[in-house]
Amino acid sequence: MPPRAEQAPAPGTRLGSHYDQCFGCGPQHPQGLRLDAVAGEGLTVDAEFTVEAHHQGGPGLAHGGILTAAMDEALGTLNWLLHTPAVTGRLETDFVRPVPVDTVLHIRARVTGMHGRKIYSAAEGRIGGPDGPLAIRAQALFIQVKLEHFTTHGRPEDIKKAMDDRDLFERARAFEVNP
Ligand SMILES: CCCCCCCC(=O)SCCNC(=O)CCNC(=O)[C@H](O)C(C)(C)COP(=O)(O)OP(=O)(O)OC[C@H]1O[C@@H](n2cnc3c(N)ncnc32)[C@H](O)[C@@H]1OP(=O)(O)O
Repeated sequence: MPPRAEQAPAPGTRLGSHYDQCFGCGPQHPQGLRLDAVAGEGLTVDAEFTVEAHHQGGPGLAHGGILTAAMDEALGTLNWLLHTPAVTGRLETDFVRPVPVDTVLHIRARVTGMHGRKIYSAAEGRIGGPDGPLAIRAQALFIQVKLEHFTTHGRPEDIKKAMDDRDLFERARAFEVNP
């Protein structure tokens, strides 16, 4: 197990959005998930995602891919506890029970191990409360990358816009760990 980074936000700290256009957590994204995550004890994060009508797959039910995206985002916030940029290399999900529209999915994510650049993590999503019935389980492998991963591969105008926006640095966690 890796240590909790010295610079990691203290337990109870609301992590906020790292990028306002992020589909997972960005407040400016019109159809995004607006995931709200809070640093937990050790290498854990608690997050909430409210399923809205535009997240439907079947009538009145969350789309499985949307739920997977919420798990991906929650697992990604663990990067702040390790204080290292990392991207999803592999993500496996088990859908245990359907999640209706208007439901809050309570996600608890944790780091389970590290080997070289590989960060292993897992998460559970529950409905009806943080200790409610299990709806989705996920296991992930994140791979540590350098910040150049983003600046090399991202669409240039978006990278430039993000890097030129000093305000983004101040109000968001952009480039503190992951852009
Ligand atoms: C809060 C922050 C927001 C985060 C939330 C959202 C997170 C995301 O969705 S990120 C976006 C989706 N992910 C991506 O776009 C990543 C795309 N993939 C890549 O860029 C590359 O494949 C990348 C960086 C993951 C790995 O490439 P590279 O740096 O060349 O690593 P590479 O040397 O091949 O592999 C490193 C190790 O990881 C292992 N590995 C890499 N990919 C995988 C995989 N898919 N499955 C299993 N093992 C893998 C390799 O076997 C190797 O292991 P070892 O060190 O034991 O030999």
